[in-house]
Amino acid sequence: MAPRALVRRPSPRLAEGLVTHIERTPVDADLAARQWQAYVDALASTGWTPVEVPAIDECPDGVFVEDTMVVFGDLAVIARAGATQRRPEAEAAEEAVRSQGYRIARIEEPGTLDGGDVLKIGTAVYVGRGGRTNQEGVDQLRAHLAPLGAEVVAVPVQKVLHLKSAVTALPDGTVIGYGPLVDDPAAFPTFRAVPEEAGAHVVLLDENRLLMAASAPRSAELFRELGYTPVVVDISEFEKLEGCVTCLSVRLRSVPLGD
Ligand SMILES: NC(=O)NCCC[C@H](N)C(=O)O
Repeated sequence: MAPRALVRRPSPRLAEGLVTHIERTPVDADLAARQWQAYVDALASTGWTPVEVPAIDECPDGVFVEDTMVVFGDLAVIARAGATQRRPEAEAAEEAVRSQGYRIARIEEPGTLDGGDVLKIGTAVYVGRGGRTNQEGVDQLRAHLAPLGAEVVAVPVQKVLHLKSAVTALPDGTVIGYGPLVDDPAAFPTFRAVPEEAGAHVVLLDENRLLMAASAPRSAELFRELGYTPVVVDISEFEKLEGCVTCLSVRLRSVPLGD
């Protein structure tokens, strides 16, 4: 079966989305809608079947659907958002992933966890603790994923919103990040610095192609030199709300590969 990707159309209230570590700047909702469509088209044109979670117009951050869950093997662990105003986003996302055939588990109170804090590299699952995800959330995720062979490792996140705002990984497992924003590069077995903040964010489309933001051209060049093919999308309006390429979808792969 072709891999699928859950996506969620932006709310008309997108501009009211949360900002924590950056200054708020005006968001162009029409441009955001076009950028979102181009993002979905990029997934579709690289072999992914987009599956839309029904939009949640009353939640400005609903488009950042990655935060609603962690998928590992045949299990979807539904998150309990660290920001209370984002908690209503989970319900329809759970329905959508269930209807794709996944088993469901949930992070329960007092645990909090955002999907953006979870970086999977094979069976290693790094979880950023400190911002939106607490220790209880990490422990619950560990309990859910351990039977599937995952090793859950907590790593500190203080400088940015989510772990995956700071680091993601290349198909060979190399962790990439923008040095000034990574709390502890030594937390990972390998670490390679990229020259731009947005260069730290890649979605693995397959073993060769990396979906990444147009705002990181020098990092794209670095990835080309390493033999990868960047697929570039402009997500400027989502970046104004601390979003990045990973957070706009939940990738449903038949075999856990990474993010
Ligand atoms: N996984 C992600 O990087 N999500 C981005 C969420 C941005 C949203 N404005 C928030 O603060 O929750």
